[in-house]
Amino acid sequence: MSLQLKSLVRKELRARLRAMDTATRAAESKRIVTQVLTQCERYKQAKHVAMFLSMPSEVDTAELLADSLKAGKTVYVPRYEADTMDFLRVYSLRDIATLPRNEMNIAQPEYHVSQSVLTPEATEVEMASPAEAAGGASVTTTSETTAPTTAPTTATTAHSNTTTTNTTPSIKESAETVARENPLDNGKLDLILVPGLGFTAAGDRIGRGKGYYDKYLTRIFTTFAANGWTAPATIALTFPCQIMDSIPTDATDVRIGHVLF
Ligand SMILES: Nc1nc2c(c(=O)[nH]1)N(C=O)[C@@H](CNc1ccc(C(=O)N[C@@H](CCC(=O)O)C(=O)O)cc1)CN2
Ligand SMILES: Nc1ncnc2c1ncn2[C@@H]1O[C@H](COP(=O)(O)OP(=O)(O)OP(=O)(O)O)[C@@H](O)[C@H]1O
Repeated sequence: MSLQLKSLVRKELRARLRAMDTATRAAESKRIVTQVLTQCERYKQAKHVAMFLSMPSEVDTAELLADSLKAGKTVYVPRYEADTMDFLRVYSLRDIATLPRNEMNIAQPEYHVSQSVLTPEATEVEMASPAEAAGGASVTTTSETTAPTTAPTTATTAHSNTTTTNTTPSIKESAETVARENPLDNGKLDLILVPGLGFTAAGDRIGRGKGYYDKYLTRIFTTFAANGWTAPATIALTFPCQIMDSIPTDATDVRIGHVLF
């Protein structure tokens, strides 16, 4: 029942997104991102932020990626495959710009990364826009991030690379690689910026129908609670046309803390 209703709602929301012209999308994106940068205390105070590499139909996160890295925040971006999603640390705009793309042209980090990505030179040179890496519009950026002070030398837990079954990451653990940090292992996550197809102002959310975010948020909250770590805040970034009066939800849908539009 709810399944059919959800697919109708997704169809309507996709149509609304398609109806937005490029200029409006860019202007709205800019307005929403400026709100985050200037008015959102949770963002400003966050030291460890998970965010998505935006697709063209989403609020463009390029400037947020650049701002966070420049400010020295730890930034994680999603990697999904089969039925699971993880967030893995990215170390610089260059790192982001050189991420491999999956079959849907979405840039995604591997669980392991070449040591060279963490060297000071690799994090300081002038870099391509993260929006280009994500397939979205380009934004001009200047300087970036710092290398992690304590990069792990091995994959430390089961979260790091054993949760999926179908794809073998092409970069594997070796003397030349390190595991990208994973907040499920280190408990360092203050804020998750969440994409979606539609939201209510109260935080109900509908996504693209794979349950990736619902499952990930559930995993995060469960794991953080079990370890006594403080749960991250969740903020959705969305265009006004994606806001609905109500959204069909079920027991596994996770409500988002704040919806910014
Ligand atoms: N920017 C961004 N990154 C993100 C998400 C997102 O919503 N936004 N995701 C949020 O979840 C994950 C990817 N979500 C996906 C959700 C659905 C399908 C999907 O429907 N795949 C179809 C093929 C559809 C097509 O070709 O158009 C399939 O597998 O059958 C793929 C990815 C992780 N990364
Ligand atoms: N926490 C969970 N544990 C197990 N299965 C889940 C969980 N959350 C969602 N699912 C399953 O995933 C599928 C898709 O869920 P739903 O339609 O809510 O996705 P969505 O919110 O649109 O997608 P997404 O979160 O990827 O953006 C459903 O079959 C749902 O039962």
